[in-house]
Amino acid sequence: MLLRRSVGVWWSNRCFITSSTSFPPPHSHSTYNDHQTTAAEVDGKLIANDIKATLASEVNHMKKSIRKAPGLSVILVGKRKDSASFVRIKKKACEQVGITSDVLTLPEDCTETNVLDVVTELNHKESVHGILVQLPLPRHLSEQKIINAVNVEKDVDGFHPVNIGNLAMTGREPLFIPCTSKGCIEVLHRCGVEIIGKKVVVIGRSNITGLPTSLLLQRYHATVSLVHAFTKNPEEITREADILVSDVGVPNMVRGHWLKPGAVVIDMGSTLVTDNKGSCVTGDVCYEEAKLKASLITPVPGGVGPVTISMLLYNTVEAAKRAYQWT
Ligand SMILES: Nc1nc(=O)c2c([nH]1)NC[C@@H]1CN(c3ccc(C(=O)N[C@@H](CCC(=O)O)C(=O)O)cc3)C=[N+]21
Repeated sequence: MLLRRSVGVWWSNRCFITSSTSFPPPHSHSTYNDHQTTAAEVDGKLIANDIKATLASEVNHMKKSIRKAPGLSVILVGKRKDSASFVRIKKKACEQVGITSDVLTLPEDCTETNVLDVVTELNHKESVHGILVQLPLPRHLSEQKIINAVNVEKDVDGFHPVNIGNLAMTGREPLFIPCTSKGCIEVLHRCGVEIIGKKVVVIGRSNITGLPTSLLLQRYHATVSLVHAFTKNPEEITREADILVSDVGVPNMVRGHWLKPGAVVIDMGSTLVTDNKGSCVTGDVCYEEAKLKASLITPVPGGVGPVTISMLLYNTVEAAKRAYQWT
């Protein structure tokens, strides 16, 4: 049990939450949250390990019963350091659960036809159940054309317009839900956070995170507001949020005074910051300030990121199960 102190809020004291702070917080500050404590921290690695263990046993079972393994192919174009690092993480995670993975690397200056040819080849390959085109792509390539070319049944990122469209529409089921959005819901569920009827503010409206996350939260009956670069006084809106989700890629943008006391904060930002001491991944939320205001918070690294990766593995296993009609 990693929860050392129960703070008696409306998320339950499940073991995916840790809290290392003393009570009251050591640095006296006027921005105490309404429980006069600091926020509990979500242990995303623990959640991810739990999901990976379940998937590993499922994959093992699949191999034994039909002698097939799920397969994921990642297309990486160019040499972006952050993309290369994310792809390495994905490959390692596949190995951990027994998913066969390969990374197809194309040079920065390749043509759109080069990428489309690789996608077409993978669309037809029986052993590949999931295709992931690492984003962002170099500017000369049309992300739209390339994503459209991915077979909807292999679109484990859930970025194909048919999958996003079905996610947006009531009564329809997408084949895949984008991994970060699914990771956000998974964290909320596992920490016992109620979503129905809650005011949720999502900061950022990217096709890969903010937009699908806002759609998915609506499916769970949250009242969702989207805040973006043109929103006037965003902090006035975010201060109303029971649950705040951020994915903009601007380190420390969300300050303590942007939060309602006791809010749940899901930081989906992931920016690689390099200084003379090396590189580190940083979220969108000013953690030191937010932890004095929130009741529950996901850190970066170690929060939603690892859960996102495990959702990619989940989608890949689902794709293989569907392809082989194996349950
Ligand atoms: N086609 C495509 N699909 C994606 O899913 C996709 C993408 N493109 N482009 C970029 C974003 C970003 N993203 C992350 C996934 C995991 C972590 C993650 O595991 N982060 C670790 C730390 C990583 C580290 O230490 O380098 C953590 O937060 O603990 C971060 C970011 C997926 N994305």
